[in-house]
Amino acid sequence: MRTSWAESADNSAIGSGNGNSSAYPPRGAYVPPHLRNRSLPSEVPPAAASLPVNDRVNHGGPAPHHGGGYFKADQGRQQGHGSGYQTGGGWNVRGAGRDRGRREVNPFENDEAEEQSFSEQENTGINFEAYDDIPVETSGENVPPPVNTFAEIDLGEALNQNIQRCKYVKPTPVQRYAIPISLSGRDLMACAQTGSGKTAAFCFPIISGIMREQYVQKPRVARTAFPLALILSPTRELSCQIHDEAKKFSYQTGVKVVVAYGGAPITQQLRELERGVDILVATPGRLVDLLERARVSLQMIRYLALDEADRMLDMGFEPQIRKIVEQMDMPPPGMRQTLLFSATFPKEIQRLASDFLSSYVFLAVGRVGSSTDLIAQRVEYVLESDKRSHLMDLLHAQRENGIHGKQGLTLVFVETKKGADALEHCLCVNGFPAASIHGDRTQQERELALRSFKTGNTPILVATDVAARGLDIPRVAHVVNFDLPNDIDDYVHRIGRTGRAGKMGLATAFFNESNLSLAKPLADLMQEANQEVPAWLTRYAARAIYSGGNRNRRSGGSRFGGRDFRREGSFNKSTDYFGGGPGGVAGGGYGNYGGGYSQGVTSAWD
Ligand SMILES: Nc1ncnc2c1ncn2[C@@H]1O[C@H](COP(=O)(O)OP(=O)(O)OP(=O)(O)O)[C@@H](O)[C@H]1O
Repeated sequence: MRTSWAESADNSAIGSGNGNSSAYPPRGAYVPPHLRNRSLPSEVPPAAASLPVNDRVNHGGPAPHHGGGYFKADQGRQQGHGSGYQTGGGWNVRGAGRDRGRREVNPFENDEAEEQSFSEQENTGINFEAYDDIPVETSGENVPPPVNTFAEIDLGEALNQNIQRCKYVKPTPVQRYAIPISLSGRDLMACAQTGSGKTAAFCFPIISGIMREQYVQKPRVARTAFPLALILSPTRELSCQIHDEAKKFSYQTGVKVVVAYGGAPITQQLRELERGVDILVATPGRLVDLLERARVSLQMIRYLALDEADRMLDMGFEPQIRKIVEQMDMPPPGMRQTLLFSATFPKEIQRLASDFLSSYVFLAVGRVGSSTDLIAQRVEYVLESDKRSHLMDLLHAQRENGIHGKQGLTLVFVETKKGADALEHCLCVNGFPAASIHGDRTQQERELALRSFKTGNTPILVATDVAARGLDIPRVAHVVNFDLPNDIDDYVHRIGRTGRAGKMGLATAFFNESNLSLAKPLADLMQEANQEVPAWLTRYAARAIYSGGNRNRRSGGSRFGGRDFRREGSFNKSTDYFGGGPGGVAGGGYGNYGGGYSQGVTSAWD
């Protein structure tokens, strides 16, 4: 039963006196607010620490074609771009037998079982009407017009069927704009809010484009794979998730998707690559390894997509990305199509990214870099020493009332790996079944924790920023920022783990004096998202400005809508982007981005 964890929390609190003649629970045991200062009943269930262990995770330790033909003939649209390399239309369900006769596993099989198991508690309906009034901005030359329905775009029969299997009835706003732009062959830098369907927005055009290739002559080099598309993401879990999604979208299209990421045995991944690959989804570290072993060549790449592109180009990853994109055998911009996606796009990162792009379209959907209105944001003043008991009070109240009336999953963000371990332990001994995920865990432990969380076995996940970006876990109802991040964009991505795909979510942040630098951007962000800003936070925000404590820069400058940096008057004056000029990097300069990686340091995420 999915509610058992919360019940056990209650029971354990009462039961913490079991076997103890004292009327008071042992020191450190959690007591819910309504039971504090009360004698405990004599008949008590087993203590939290002796809960069955199965309630916990035990951590022992050449530019593509696209000249036309993508839109159905009756649309009569003019697509201005994409001369050259035209394949002449016509659909090609590729490569029967490419995978040496292996039967393709139906990637939709698990979905139905999963949906059924949660249907009693959750309305899984998607409310994309929530996005109807969303502001959209595009810039660049000859931007292709958006579509309103999937039917308007000729993505190919097999892909259309998969869209139906995914139960996508209509495109989300980012998909309405990004798909036609990508299908017309243009490079794209797209900013759209968390949970708004960016994965499909870059996968559909790539799969559709590869399906259109009638015949691609790949070089024959023994044991070297020649993917046509490369999708890079910053974390292993996100790469796996993109791989799972892309496999659904490409089911029975003949397009072969393979994933390669660190921490997992490379032999299995090599075997998969040898069987053939069209789309390679990878984390940068493992990809560099494969390139250096000459087991992958990027010579045939027609599509390059960077998910969480701002993270991929920050100080932690940039050297690796430059190596992959500029120093290996990948075709240069203009000879490949490059698609960059994120919910946040600081100007200095936009500037870096422009090195990888050719005549690109900038797309901003929603108040980008902002949170969605679907997330109710609360911020509470909590002293460092009170954080644990305050969190347990919240979790306890959640058991009583649910979140928006439902029992959901809770994701708790902390700043350090040690902090994650300690908090997980504390929650577990107090009867709140929790798992944790961070960079010091083995990959197996990371995957186990995530699975246990997704299935509701351990409905609380304590995480570092390794889980902040991209992860799509539909039943996350509450995100708690136990420790606030130093960077407001990290906050945006963290709270974006809830309130996805049109559903409501709740985000609670614990704020105290150590978060002063976040006061102003947090207050601004909440105001933008029509959230109630507590008076005390406004005062802290004013104090932060006065004392120069606000080192946070905002995505896109003075307003929350992501803004094409090419439109700023200071375009081409690099000092404006690196020097912390007005509206640019506020005080912190470029080195302030990305949570303190220093140049050349490999991110621990991969
Ligand atoms: N057209 C659609 N109709 C219904 N559901 C959709 C549609 N497109 C995407 N979704 C669903 O919306 C959810 C969020 O999508 P996705 O993970 O791509 O968001 P995202 O914008 O990449 O978020 P993030 O910024 O956090 O990475 C997924 O569960 C996805 O299956």
